[in-house]
Amino acid sequence: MTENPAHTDLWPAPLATGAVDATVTVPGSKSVTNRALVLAALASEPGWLRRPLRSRDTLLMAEALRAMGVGIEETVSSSSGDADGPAGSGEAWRVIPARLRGPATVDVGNAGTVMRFLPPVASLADGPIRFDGDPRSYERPLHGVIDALRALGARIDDNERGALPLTVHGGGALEGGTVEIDASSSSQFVSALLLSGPRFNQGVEVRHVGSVLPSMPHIRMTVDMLRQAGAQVDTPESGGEPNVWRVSPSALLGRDVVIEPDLSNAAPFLAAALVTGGRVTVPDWPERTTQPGDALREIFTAMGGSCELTEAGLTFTGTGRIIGIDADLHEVGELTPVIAAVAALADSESTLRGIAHLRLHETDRLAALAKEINELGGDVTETEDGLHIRPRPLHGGVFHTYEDHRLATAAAVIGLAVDGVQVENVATTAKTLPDFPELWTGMLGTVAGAATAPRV
Ligand SMILES: O=C(O)C1=C[C@@H](OP(=O)(O)O)[C@@H](O)[C@H](O)C1
Ligand SMILES: C=C(OP(=O)(O)O)C(=O)O
Repeated sequence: MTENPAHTDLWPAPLATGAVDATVTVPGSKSVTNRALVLAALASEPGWLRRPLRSRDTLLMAEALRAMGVGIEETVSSSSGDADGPAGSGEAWRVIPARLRGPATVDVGNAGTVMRFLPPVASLADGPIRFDGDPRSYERPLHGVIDALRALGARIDDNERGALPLTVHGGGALEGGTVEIDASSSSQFVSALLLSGPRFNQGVEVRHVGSVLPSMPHIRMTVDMLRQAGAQVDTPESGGEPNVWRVSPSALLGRDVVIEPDLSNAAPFLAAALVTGGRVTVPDWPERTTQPGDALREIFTAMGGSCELTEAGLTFTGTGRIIGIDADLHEVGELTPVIAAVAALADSESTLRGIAHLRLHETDRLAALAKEINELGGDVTETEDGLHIRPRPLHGGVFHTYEDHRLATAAAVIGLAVDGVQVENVATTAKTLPDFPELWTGMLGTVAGAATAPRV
């Protein structure tokens, strides 16, 4: 099982000495890749993922599906394609569904998508599937998925915490039906049940009964991708009851899916344009998307930049001025760390609301952001459901990242403007963006007179 080593590696965050002017090709979306893998594994015929994200979270998902019997072949196709291959060039994964079986062991790492999306898949397997992961995965909420699966007919051995590690004793099929859940701690509970829903005997009707529901765009992403795979899904938006989703039992199609760039991982690069008063273009930015990262266009525009979507992609331009914001981020919580970093460099205060559930992400993101920005001289306080950020002149120092990829990219953004920021364990970005340091220095290579903060 994955260890939690003590991380002492320090990465000197490069200081920008001028305005960035760069084009950054951002790798595929974690959320789209992992949904596409699950749907392809549950389909009744082989399918393709093109330009999948290759990162810790997606490799864990692929490995887990393989352990349950699914074939996943990694290929690099030529631009013309071939008889058995997908059209177009680049990396592609061929997914060959098979009868799901145990015994098998799944390492979820600290991937919310793996720990939540796969127990419903395991309930369809023949035999026991054991789930384990990083120490932090034991603390992340999973009860919504476990309780719901039990109510739908699954047999699960867990522990008194209702969390990992656990074993799903798959019986080869699941009855399914109607279930109530409280998904206020994670939208992934809803997505998890919907994704496997077509394969339950009666399909599934998920009724969210909690107070709030975070990350709605991610639920829309689940619904969209299910429909594209041939499933029938009724939603509140399609005339159904509020907070109720229904998936009818059906076969799923094997598809040829092109994975969009990860727009949440575009955040630090767009932030670089804002912070340095420069310009960054992200190619292949989709015209229409369910990804929450699309909201960056509006959020960063409100913070002082402007953007334009053209054939070349999304070009974001900063003016050199950064304005604080008062924003409810409950729909787009995963953008918070980079937005908080930009807010710490602004010329006015910011309040970020609606994100209490971030305390249960890769780390307690509200506590970590407040502590680390304050240790550089900042003035950030935690509120009941977010952060209040008063910009102060910051100084260099070590920015701890708590094995959280988004803490590391947030630190790099601050390091653009503050000399001597050292990012602990920048390699933690491998969760969703293994090439981050290279992409970052590549982007800065186009800054006139780019400097690197000295190693202390
Ligand atoms: O379904 C998904 O792919 C995700 C949903 C969100 O989870 P929460 O609703 O738990 O915040 C998001 O933060 C996470 O990064 C990815
Ligand atoms: C919350 C996140 O990840 P996970 O999929 O592990 O929940 C994230 O990527 O910001």
